[in-house]
Amino acid sequence: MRTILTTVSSPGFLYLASQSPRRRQLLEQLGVRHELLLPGPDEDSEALEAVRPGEAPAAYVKRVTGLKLEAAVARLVRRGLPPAPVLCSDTTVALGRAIYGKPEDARDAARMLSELSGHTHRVLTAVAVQSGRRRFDALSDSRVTFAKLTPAQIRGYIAGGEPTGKAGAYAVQGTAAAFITRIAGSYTGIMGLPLFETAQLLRKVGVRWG
Ligand SMILES: Cc1cn([C@H]2C[C@H](O)[C@@H](COP(=O)(O)OP(=O)(O)OP(=O)(O)O)O2)c(=O)[nH]c1=O
Repeated sequence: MRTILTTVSSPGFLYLASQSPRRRQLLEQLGVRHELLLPGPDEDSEALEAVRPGEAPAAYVKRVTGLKLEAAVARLVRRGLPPAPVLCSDTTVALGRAIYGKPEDARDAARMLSELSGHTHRVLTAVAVQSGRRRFDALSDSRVTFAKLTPAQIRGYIAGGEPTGKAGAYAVQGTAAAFITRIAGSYTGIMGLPLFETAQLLRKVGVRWG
């Protein structure tokens, strides 16, 4: 607790309420010091991500990010941790109004990749930060174009394990780069934490870094 106490008092500290290794990596890329604020065994964080029938992708990703943030702030209070800004994010892939979250299994990943194959889809990442009663959020909306994928390519990609834990069953930062013909928007937003928008939010709540 002493370590946290000394760090939270400095303005360059926040809680990252995410179990995504990519989000941690991206926050470290900015040089922002943080502690993880992860759900306990009593919290069903996956339940927050249920899609409402007919919900538009942008509305979905903003709503889920808000739910994640509310749960994280309650967690902070419940655990009696020293106050500091809390950052959450959610990434979803959309083709038209179809929403692609993290694949359930290899079959689900194959379905997603075959549907995304040869098309341009959106990657939407919402990010939100709360400090005391102040809350700010932002949305990153990018487009990613896949080359046409053969069933063998899809099988090979899935066998490599990359789709696990990734919205849309792919990782722009991984070997999927070999079949991404074009991106428009935010590379870091596609990966899971749009760093331009995140930096803007952190400045709004007085978090400084570097
Ligand atoms: C599209 C894409 C997603 N992703 C990842 C980022 C996220 O970790 C994941 C989207 O799932 P999310 O539900 O947004 O996040 P998460 O469950 O991994 O973590 P948490 O909810 O605790 O914050 O997909 C990539 O790593 N690369 C990509 O190219």
